[in-house]
Amino acid sequence: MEISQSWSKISLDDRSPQLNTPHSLEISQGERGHLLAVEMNENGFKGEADTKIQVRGLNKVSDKGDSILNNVNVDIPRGVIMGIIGPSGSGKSTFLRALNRLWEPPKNTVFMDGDDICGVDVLSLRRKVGMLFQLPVLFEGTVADNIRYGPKLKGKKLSDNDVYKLLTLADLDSSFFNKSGGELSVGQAQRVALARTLANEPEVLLLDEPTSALDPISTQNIEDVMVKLKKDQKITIVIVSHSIKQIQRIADVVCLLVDGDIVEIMKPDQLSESKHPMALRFLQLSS
Ligand SMILES: Nc1ncnc2c1ncn2[C@@H]1O[C@H](COP(=O)(O)OP(=O)(O)OP(=O)(O)O)[C@@H](O)[C@H]1O
Repeated sequence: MEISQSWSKISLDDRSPQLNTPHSLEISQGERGHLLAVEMNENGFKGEADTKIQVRGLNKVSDKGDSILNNVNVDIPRGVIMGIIGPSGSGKSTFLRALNRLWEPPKNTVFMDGDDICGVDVLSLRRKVGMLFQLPVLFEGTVADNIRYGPKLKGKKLSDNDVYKLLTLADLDSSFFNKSGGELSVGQAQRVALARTLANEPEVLLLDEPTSALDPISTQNIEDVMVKLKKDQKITIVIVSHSIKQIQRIADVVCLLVDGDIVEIMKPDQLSESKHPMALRFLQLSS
């Protein structure tokens, strides 16, 4: 396997160990036209980031024949937060949902750790690739029942201590253990939904506007948890957000989707340098 170094090739064996922890990300066009996130360490050494999810030639056409996703090619690096932004209707949710087969992508278009996700049992895929939506939906029963749900399906009973640990991971204290969904604010319910997802020990989290229904403090809680999960658990996170500011606060790399096309992938602090006219218009309208 080869990675690029200043666009010449070096072998993976030459990789500095520090490269496993990206210090910064750069974006480049790969040989087959796909966009690559490239790591750079403090010595300026470049290499293609370790990829968690590869998307190759992903198309989606509506029942009426309209193109929703148009030959999407992107590498999602392992252990980073990738933000997906774009105008309403540009295909962000559709893209996100393909990654855990909430719709069935064509074979050989979405790969996780190099394997076609269509060849993986769909329930085990969804355990590895958890998803949170704009509005959390909790099951009947207590918060603890909700958190225990996923492992129970696999025949594993989480101890009280396991549940407390998951509550802590989602920034909830132990007083929530026996509460029912109806007693929670939307922000608290979103964190319970997160704890329930984390109980499945996911490797990837897909977040579809997870804070758009939340107040600023709940939003900050969720953002803090995301950054902590990336740092401590090395979880790869893909977040769709309408908030450019949110993406700039938490994402390592941002992907701009316009009319089903990925038109830019860049570091969030480079967004204002985008050359794409639609991108600039979108950015102006969003700020
Ligand atoms: N199952 C479907 N059948 C037909 N059209 C669909 C389907 N799912 C999505 N679409 C259409 O595809 C386009 C992209 O939708 P999608 O929800 O992915 O966009 P989005 O960028 O997430 O939008 P928003 O920011 O408003 O949530 C829209 O025009 C939508 O109407």
